[in-house]
Amino acid sequence: MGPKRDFFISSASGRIHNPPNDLQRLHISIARSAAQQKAETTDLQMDLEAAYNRLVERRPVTLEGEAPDMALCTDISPNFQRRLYERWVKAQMKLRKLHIHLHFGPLLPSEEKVSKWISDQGWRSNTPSAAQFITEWKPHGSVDTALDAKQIRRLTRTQRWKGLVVTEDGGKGKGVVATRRFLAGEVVCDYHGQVVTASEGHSTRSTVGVEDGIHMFFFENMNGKAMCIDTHSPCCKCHPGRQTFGRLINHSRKRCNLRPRAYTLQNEEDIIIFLATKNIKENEELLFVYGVERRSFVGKALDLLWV
Ligand SMILES: C[S@@+](CC[C@H](N)C(=O)[O-])C[C@H]1O[C@@H](n2cnc3c(N)ncnc32)[C@H](O)[C@@H]1O
Repeated sequence: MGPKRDFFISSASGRIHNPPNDLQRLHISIARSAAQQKAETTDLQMDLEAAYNRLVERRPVTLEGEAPDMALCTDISPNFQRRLYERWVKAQMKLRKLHIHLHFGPLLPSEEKVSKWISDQGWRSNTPSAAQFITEWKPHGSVDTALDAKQIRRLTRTQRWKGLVVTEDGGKGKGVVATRRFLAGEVVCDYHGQVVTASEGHSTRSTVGVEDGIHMFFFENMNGKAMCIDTHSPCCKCHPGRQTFGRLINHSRKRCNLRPRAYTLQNEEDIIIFLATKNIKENEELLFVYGVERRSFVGKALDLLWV
């Protein structure tokens, strides 16, 4: 009689198969040990999670709190003491970076300002690096939060937008160029001028020449009303002697890097804010699509022959 052969039945089909060979056995045992390992890792993670929860109950993660010492971490879990400490420190670092972000608002601050502000906080350890904060900086929160921010409101009043310069070239007249990098989503500047109704805007436009370019921004505000920002005068009444940036931004469909966004402030004032649609490098010209096809903007009704 030959050697007795094992067989097993596939539970799915009920068909009889040959017993597994050595290679198949090896696969089965690897699969089992992987499953076992996964279960052990999950248990471990649950233990770590529970231990961390106990730690933050005893030492909540706060901006000013001292990091837990090893004695406290060991008391909570001798197995995870280092991981508990590292996790706590990382959570506080995240909180501190968020705090810096909220303090400086929706515009990229300078490294010097961040560095000074950080040192004023008096944090003795686990201190964020200003250089790293600037490198990692990204616009934070929703566009509406950014547009509502005090800093943006102040800049729409003062017109002291940073990181921009007015240039002049023969073909398009004046334009605006970035003197620092802007990140996608960042507020770059506004289109500042006298806010009038669209019909007032059209009647003013019919009285001014177009030789120096058209400086009117027609749009629909958040209440659905047709409005216009009239910037036909090079300087506005509230900033005599100062060229504001928005009215000098040129058009490009292919190279556009900004999009205008109409926003109505709580005091019912309408503003147009330009947001970066991509990362903008230093020395890059700021451009947006004037929107010849869009009823919301100036182009359709006006003959922009150069578009
Ligand atoms: C809102 S202004 C922009 C600033 C203008 N370049 C200036 O010097 O005052 C719009 C005018 O700029 C000019 N312009 C803007 N984009 C242009 C482009 N891509 N090519 C040619 N002219 C352009 C047109 O004369 C247009 O009417």
